[in-house]
Amino acid sequence: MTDFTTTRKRFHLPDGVIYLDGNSLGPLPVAAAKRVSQTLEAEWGEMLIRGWNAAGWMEQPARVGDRVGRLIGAEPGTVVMGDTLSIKVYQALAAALDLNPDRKVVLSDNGNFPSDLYIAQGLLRSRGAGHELKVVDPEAVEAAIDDTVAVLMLTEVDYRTGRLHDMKALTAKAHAAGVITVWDLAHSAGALPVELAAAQADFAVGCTYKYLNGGPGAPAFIYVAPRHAHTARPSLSGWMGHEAPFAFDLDYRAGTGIERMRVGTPPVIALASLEAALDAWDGVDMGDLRAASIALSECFITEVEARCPDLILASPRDTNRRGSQVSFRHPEGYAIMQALIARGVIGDFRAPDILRFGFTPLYLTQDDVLRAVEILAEIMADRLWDKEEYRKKARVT
Ligand SMILES: Cc1ncc(COP(=O)(O)O)c(C=O)c1O
Ligand SMILES: Nc1ccccc1C(=O)C[C@H](N)C(=O)O
Repeated sequence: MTDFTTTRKRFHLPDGVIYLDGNSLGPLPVAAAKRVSQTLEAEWGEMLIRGWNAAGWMEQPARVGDRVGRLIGAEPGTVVMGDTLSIKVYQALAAALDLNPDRKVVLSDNGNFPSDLYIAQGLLRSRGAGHELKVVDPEAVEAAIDDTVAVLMLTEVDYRTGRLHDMKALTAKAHAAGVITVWDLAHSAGALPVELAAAQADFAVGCTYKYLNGGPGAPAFIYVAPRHAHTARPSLSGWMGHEAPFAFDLDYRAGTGIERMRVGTPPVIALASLEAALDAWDGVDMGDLRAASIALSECFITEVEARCPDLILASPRDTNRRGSQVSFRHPEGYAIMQALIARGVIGDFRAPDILRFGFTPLYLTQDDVLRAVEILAEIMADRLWDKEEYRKKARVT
């Protein structure tokens, strides 16, 4: 049984704050600060360029990738770190399209994060005439999978509502129609059990600054199923993905397996922070994590619905259809969130009317949730949000 009182001690949480936004940016793991300063001083400072070998910087993207891989049900040696998620989406989608060269349609849904859709639009434009991004309602995805589709590109958990796609069923349906799948796990990795290998997913990508607590701008990951790893063609064919980067050949030859999805120099300092953050996951059973996440989310929904009748649940009520976040709608959602933040309860707002709350058992307790609802109920009952300063839309995140 995972001991979440121990994991909580691994995080720095500012006094007086109840943090319900770990689904956007995880808090600082205490060990990360030490690890980063060690990387700066003992490694960069003392080793200088020798650090690439002596400190293992060169293997870091694969080493850290394997640790992320355990949390998303990936086979060892199938995940590599680097770049931002938007770039990893590009790489995965381009490689997936190349595996299905006779088809030109990418299917996605309007619950996807816009960056994924923008990346697809840009990529398809460069692929020339006939290529099309087809965007349907999340509920219509299954029926839209047919043999005209080259790639099904979905974010498993909807960033606004927390709605969870059935990865296994949709992947099976896609494969039956000859469609390659790309799954974005930004709101899944570290949020709930993911079984990439068992679902037979083809490609997956995700970020590490949310539930994995790697820090702002922490590097993203990419997964390629072993059956594609030696044939997938890297579209961003940088030297670190070359078979022999230090041979300095003039022609590109893809590296072995997942290594080919590396692009350029790894972000060593950011990876050090992430590596320390991943220590918090050692010994965490993903089934226990899911149970704790559901308990926190259900407690929140029950209490909010009982005490704040003006807030309308925007997330699926069925826990099996939800990730690890809960959203409520209110026309004054922005001002309400500002009032909450002013009282130390940090969640976030997504236009036009969504109040979004993330549940992260590694450092969040039921007492935190009850206290957060207490404060929210006071704000709603006394209309404490109805102030000029809370209505001014100054906050960008
Ligand atoms: C599902 C999803 N995809 C893509 C992104 C963009 O990632 P990045 O800004 O790291 O490229 C985000 C969050 O920012 C996201 O939630
Ligand atoms: N990377 C960021 C940088 C700045 C502000 C927010 C983000 C987010 O990650 C937003 C997130 N993807 C979301 O689901 O809203």
